[in-house]
Amino acid sequence: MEYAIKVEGLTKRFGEFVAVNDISFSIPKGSLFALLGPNGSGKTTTIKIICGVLRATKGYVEVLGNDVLKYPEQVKQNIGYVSQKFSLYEDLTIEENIEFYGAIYGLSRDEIEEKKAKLLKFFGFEGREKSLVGTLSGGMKQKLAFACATLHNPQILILDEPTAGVDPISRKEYWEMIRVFSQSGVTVLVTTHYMDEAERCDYVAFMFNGILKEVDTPANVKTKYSSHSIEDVFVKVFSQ
Ligand SMILES: Nc1ncnc2c1ncn2[C@@H]1O[C@H](COP(=O)(O)OP(=O)(O)OP(=O)(O)O)[C@@H](O)[C@H]1O
Repeated sequence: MEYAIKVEGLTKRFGEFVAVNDISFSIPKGSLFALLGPNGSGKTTTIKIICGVLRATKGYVEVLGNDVLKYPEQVKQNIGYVSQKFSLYEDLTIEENIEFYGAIYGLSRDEIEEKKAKLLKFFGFEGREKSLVGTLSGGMKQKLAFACATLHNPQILILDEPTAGVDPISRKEYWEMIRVFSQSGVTVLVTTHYMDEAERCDYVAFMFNGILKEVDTPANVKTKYSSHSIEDVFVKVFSQ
């Protein structure tokens, strides 16, 4: 099996505190992988190290065959990362935000125009191009952040709690978009506290206090914990 992301013996300490404690897992190319766990379990820290924006204390991370420590720029070019604090410019319009991020990713004027037209259509922003981002709903902002993170055609998408605080309809639409990217061969790593979302993924990983407790397909973890839902597995894993 080919892997998009390999994490081996990853540890991250902040002073004496161990946020990520010797974790290992691999994400097959083209799969949809959910990283689950209570607040503070180390998910965002792990993601930041994979994206090359935070340095590990110990361990090895490989993204599409590149060691993150040695080749951070190649890694960043291949990842679309929507962090919990993805910065959209509230006093710019939807299309100005897309143009801004297109320029940041080094796209030419023509490439930006072509990509912008596609993204506005795909993410349902047609007719709203000139709306100021500050006037958008939370769900629309999340979609725009998603759109901006795909401008450079990354092979990997990393979405950190993309649907937190978003209404059920926008959440459903957001997941339909994730599906489209996933089905086109993009590898997706997502964190979420919504267990129905985890249920849709190819793999689920459970993290607690910096330790990786389980990684498997939803079907296999449900069998292992004699559960009918990932929500039930979650409760069992974290009450052990
Ligand atoms: N820069 C930092 N300095 C010190 N401690 C940190 C730092 N960043 C994260 N931590 C701590 O590391 C732990 C893991 O945090 P992290 O953000 O990775 O958790 P998480 O699983 O993503 O949580 P959430 O679901 O709330 O986003 C937390 O206890 C957090 O306070």
